[in-house]
Amino acid sequence: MSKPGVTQIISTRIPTQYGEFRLCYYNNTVDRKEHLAFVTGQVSGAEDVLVRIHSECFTGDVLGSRRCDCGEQLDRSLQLLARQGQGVLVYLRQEGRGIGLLEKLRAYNLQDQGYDTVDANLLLGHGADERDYSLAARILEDLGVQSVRLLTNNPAKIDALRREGIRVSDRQPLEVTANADNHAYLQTKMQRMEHLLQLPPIATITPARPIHELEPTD
Ligand SMILES: Nc1nc2c(ncn2[C@@H]2O[C@H](COP(=O)(O)OP(=O)(O)OP(=O)(O)O)[C@@H](O)[C@H]2O)c(=O)[nH]1
Ligand SMILES: [Zn+2]
Repeated sequence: MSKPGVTQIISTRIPTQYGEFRLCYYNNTVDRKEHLAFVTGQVSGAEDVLVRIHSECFTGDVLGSRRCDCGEQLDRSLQLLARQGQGVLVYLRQEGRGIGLLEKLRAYNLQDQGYDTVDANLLLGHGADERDYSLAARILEDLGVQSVRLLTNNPAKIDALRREGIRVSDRQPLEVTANADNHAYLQTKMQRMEHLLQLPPIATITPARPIHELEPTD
């Protein structure tokens, strides 16, 4: 079987609160999804480029859901890349660890019945994690990145990229804030998915107060 291929269709300037990025839109030979690279600084030919491979999470990235750490990780990554003045965020459309939004929402309902994030996926007939990083690797190659410092807490992601021929020179942790809504989710990632996280005990976390209970500011 031939290697999956990607073609950059367009690159456009996107100023953000952290600095200026270029959004690169890719077509590929595997699926019809809009995989993207968000690039700052000069990365072509560069070694040890700070890279975040982010998997789409509509609920976390767009709605700011506190069930997971995705929104915070996305924000923090952009901040770190901009501060570095050089880096790439590859945005892969692998919603719900590859099972899609509809199935992820079903998995959330199972989690509300007491199943953890892994068992919920299995109960729905999916793998615990169905993601594939071959297109991310091809995008990094297309951008001319020579080696990467990967922003992740997930060692499986490093292994997957290395199997795709990407030189990962280092891992940079992406610290997240534990809250009452994501604590069990983060704990499962540590215990069942080998994520490298440090979690405070649940007893030390104060539950968030609903916004309507907060004091008015004026
Ligand atoms: N199936 C499923 N997917 C989820 C759930 N919560 C978040 N996701 C998806 O998980 C993906 C993010 O992956 P994570 O496992 O949180 O983290 P990671 O990308 O492997 O690791 P990091 O690089 O450390 O962030 C996104 O595609 C989310 O949509 C869940 O409960 N069930
Ligand atoms: Zn998420």
